[in-house]
Amino acid sequence: MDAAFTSFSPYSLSRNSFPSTFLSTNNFPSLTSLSFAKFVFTKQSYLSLRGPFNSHSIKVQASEIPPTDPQNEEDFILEDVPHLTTFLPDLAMYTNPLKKTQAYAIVKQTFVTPEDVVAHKVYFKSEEVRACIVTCGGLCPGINTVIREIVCGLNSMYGVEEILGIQGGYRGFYSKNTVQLTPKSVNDIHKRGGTFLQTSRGGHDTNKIVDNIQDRGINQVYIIGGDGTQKGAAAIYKEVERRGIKVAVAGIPKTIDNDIVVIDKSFGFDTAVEEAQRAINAAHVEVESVENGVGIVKLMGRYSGFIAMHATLASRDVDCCLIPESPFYLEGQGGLFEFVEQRLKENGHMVIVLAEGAGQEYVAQSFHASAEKDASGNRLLLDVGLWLTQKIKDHFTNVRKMAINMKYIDPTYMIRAIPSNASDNIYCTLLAHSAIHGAMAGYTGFTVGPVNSRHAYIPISRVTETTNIVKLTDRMWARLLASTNQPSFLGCEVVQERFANTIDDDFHNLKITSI
Ligand SMILES: Nc1ncnc2c1ncn2[C@@H]1O[C@H](COP(=O)(O)OP(=O)(O)OP(=O)(O)O)[C@@H](O)[C@H]1O
Ligand SMILES: O=P(O)(O)OC[C@H]1O[C@](O)(CO)[C@@H](O)[C@@H]1O
Ligand SMILES: [Mg+2]
Repeated sequence: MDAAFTSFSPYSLSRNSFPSTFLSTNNFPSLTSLSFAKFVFTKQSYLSLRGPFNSHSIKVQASEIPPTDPQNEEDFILEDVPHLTTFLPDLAMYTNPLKKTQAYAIVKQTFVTPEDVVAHKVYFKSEEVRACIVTCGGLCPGINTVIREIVCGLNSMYGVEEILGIQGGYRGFYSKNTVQLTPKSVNDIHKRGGTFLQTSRGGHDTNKIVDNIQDRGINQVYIIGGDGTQKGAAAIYKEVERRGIKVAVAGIPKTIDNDIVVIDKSFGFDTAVEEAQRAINAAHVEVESVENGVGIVKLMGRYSGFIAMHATLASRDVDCCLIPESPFYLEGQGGLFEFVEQRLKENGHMVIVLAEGAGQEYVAQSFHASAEKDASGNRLLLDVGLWLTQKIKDHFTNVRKMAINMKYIDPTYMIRAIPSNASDNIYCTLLAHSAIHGAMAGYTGFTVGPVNSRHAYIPISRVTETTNIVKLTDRMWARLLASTNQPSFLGCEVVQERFANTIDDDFHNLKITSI
C-alpha cells in the first residue's frame, strides 16, 4: 500500500502538534499524501471534542509514527483504518482520475495546504466500479443529499457509471430489485425529505447480504444509517474480509438524535433543531396568550436529549427541558409541579420541552406497559408527552384547584421529515465525497465524519462501541440550566455517583465510558 502514497507533512490537531496519520479529507485535492492512514486522536483533542470532564482514552496500539513528545505517548490513540490490501495484498493500483479532472487539476498549487491528503493512486478502475447505496433506520434531513452526492460525485469525479440503489434498507439486498441511479435520476432529490431509496428496520442478515453483493458484482457499498446500521455495516465488512473479496464498505453516519460517538455532530441535526423552533414558538405564542398557559413540546431523542437541549438553548422561550439522561420527579420540594406553579405565578405561562425518551420509567409504571421492541430491537417508547400533560392537568385541577390552560404540541416526525437546510446540505456533500474518496483509495470498514472539525475516516468499530448521550456534567447542560433556571432534579452527589465512573445503565443500556 505504501507505494500508493507519498510522504506527508505533520500538522497540528487541537493545540498539540503531532505527526498525524489522521486521514483528513477537508480539502481533498492535494497531491500530498500519507504512507498509511490511521485513525488518531489525542486525549487533548478528545477533550476538546467531549468537554472538560472527559479524559478517558483507549490506547489501541503502539504508535508506528512516534509522538512528538515521547513522554506523551500515552496521549495517542492509533488505529489502522482498514484497507483492502490488508486482506488482498496484491491488489492492482491505478492513477487517480481526479488528477485529470478539470476541477481538481488546477488546484495543485493553489488551495493545497500541507495537511491535505489525496491518494495518488486508487484501487479501482472507473469502469470496474459497481457501487451500491442503502439507507437504513429512521429518517433524518439530508439523506437524499448524501445519496445524490454519492451518485454525482462518483460519476463526475471518478467517471463511475454503475451505481445501484438498494431499496428498503438492509433487507432490500435480498428481497427487492435494485434501481439504477444516475446523476439525472437523483438530480432533484436533495430538495425532498425522507429517503429516495426507502428505509427499514430489522432484516439484517449478513450472509444473505454479502451473498447478494457477490452475486451482483458490487464492489463498493455505501451504507447510510445510525448506530444500528453501522453495526450492520461492520458485520458486512467483516464477512467481506473473511471471504477475501474486493468490496469496499463505507458507512455514512445518520442519526437525528446525534447519538453517534466520535464525530462532532450528525447531519440533519441542525435542520431538526431549527424546525423544532417552530413548534416551540407556537407553544410560546399559545401559552402567553392565555391565563396560566402551560405548553409542552415533545421532540425526538430516544436515549439522547441533544435535540431537546439544543432546541431549548436556541429558543430562550423554554422554561424547562426534560431529557432521558436527566431523571426528574413531579411531586414535592424541588419537583416539576412546584416549578410549574412558580413560573405560572411569576410569568403567567410556561413552556416545557420534552425529549420523547425522558421519564419512560414513569410512563411504563402508569400504563403498566410491557417493553415492546421494533424490528431492529430498539425499545418502543411510550408517549411521555400525553402522560405529562395529564399529570400536570390532574395536579393543578384536583390538588391545587387552579385552572391551567394546557397546550400539547407533538412535532416529533415533522422535525425529521423535512429536507436539510443549507448548511446540512453542504455537510452532507462533504460526507458523501469523503466516503467516495475513501472507497476509491481502497479503504474499507470505515465511517466518515468530522472529528474536531476535520473530516476523517474512522474505523466503524470506533463509532459503534458506545452511544453519544448528553453528559450532565458537561458545560452545555450547565448552560441550559443557567438559561432556563429549571431545577436540576439531582443532588450533586447523585450526578457524581451516576457519571463519575464507567457504568452500565440498566434503563438505557448505554455505556458511559468516561467523564
Ligand atoms: N447489532 C447489529 N448487527 C447487525 N445489524 C444491525 C445491528 N443493529 C441494528 N442492525 C440493523 O441496522 C438497521 C438499522 O438499525 P436501527 O433500526 O437500529 O436504526 P439506526 O441505524 O440505529 O438508526 P436510528 O436509530 O437513527 O433510526 C436495521 O436493518 C437493523 O437490522
Ligand atoms: O421511525 P420510527 O421507527 O418510528 O422510530 C422513531 C425513532 O427514530 C428516531 O428518530 C431515531 O432515528 C428516534 O428519535 C425515534 O425514537
Ligand atoms: Mg439507532
